[in-house]
Amino acid sequence: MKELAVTNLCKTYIVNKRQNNVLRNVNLSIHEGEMVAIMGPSGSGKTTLLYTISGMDEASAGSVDFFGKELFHLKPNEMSDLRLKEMGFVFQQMYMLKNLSLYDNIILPAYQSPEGKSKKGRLQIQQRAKMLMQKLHIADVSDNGVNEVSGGQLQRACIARALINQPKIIFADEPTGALNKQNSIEVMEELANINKDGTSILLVTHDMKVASKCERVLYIEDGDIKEEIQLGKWQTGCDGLSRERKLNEWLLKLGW
Ligand SMILES: Nc1ncnc2c1ncn2[C@@H]1O[C@H](COP(=O)(O)OP(=O)(O)OP(=O)(O)O)[C@@H](O)[C@H]1O
Repeated sequence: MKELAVTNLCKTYIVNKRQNNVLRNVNLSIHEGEMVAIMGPSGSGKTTLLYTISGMDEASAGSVDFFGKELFHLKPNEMSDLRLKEMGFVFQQMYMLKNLSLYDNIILPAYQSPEGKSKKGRLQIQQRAKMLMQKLHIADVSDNGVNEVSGGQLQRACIARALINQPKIIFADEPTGALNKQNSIEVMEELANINKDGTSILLVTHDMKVASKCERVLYIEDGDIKEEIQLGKWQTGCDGLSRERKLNEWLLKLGW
């Protein structure tokens, strides 16, 4: 089975001639179809890890085998191609274009891919966008502008946009960080559904409720993965409270 395998990943920032070793020989793997959360104290390197694994930020050392491709050996155009087609991104600061409708924001990444160059391809993209908007319950606001929808609707549009090119994996940084409790629950349910359909998900969160929906949780501290816990696949109707309790006990032991 293919996987995303990270080996001895290091990231060092140098600010004012001072070296900050933010990631120190991180090793981890995400299997195809897995949904994994990264938790850890503030400043432990969670976001840096997500950015470095996804090639958005340059690593100082180490390697990332992206489902069979050595990420850091790719040429810049191969890297941007791979990121466009095989990775989806959901961030807390939702990078949506304010002068476009939700629908146009969603189809934009696909129109930039080779599929978007032909009329037939564009039709397929439009169909996929409509299907995704229906699935994520935002079809009725598809023509609204980014400022004319709720935070939850906007975040679901971000998820639709991340999915438009049918990526292998979604990287999500605090996907529910800006949402209220109800919207947060809904967005997590959507992510769990997407994962059920086969897309791998790697997300960073401070929220135990969010992490408890994941199959596995990694704990990062001082730039290294210290521990991990297996919670098993989330299923509708499974005992959410007992998963949360298990996660809570584990985090308390780790001094979180
Ligand atoms: N672009 C940058 N330049 C210099 N230092 C940086 C940069 N980005 C992050 N850092 C430093 O790297 C360390 C890890 O930051 P990172 O954002 O990865 O942590 P985090 O675990 O995601 O934190 P939080 O939970 O607070 O979001 C911090 O000490 C931060 O100051």
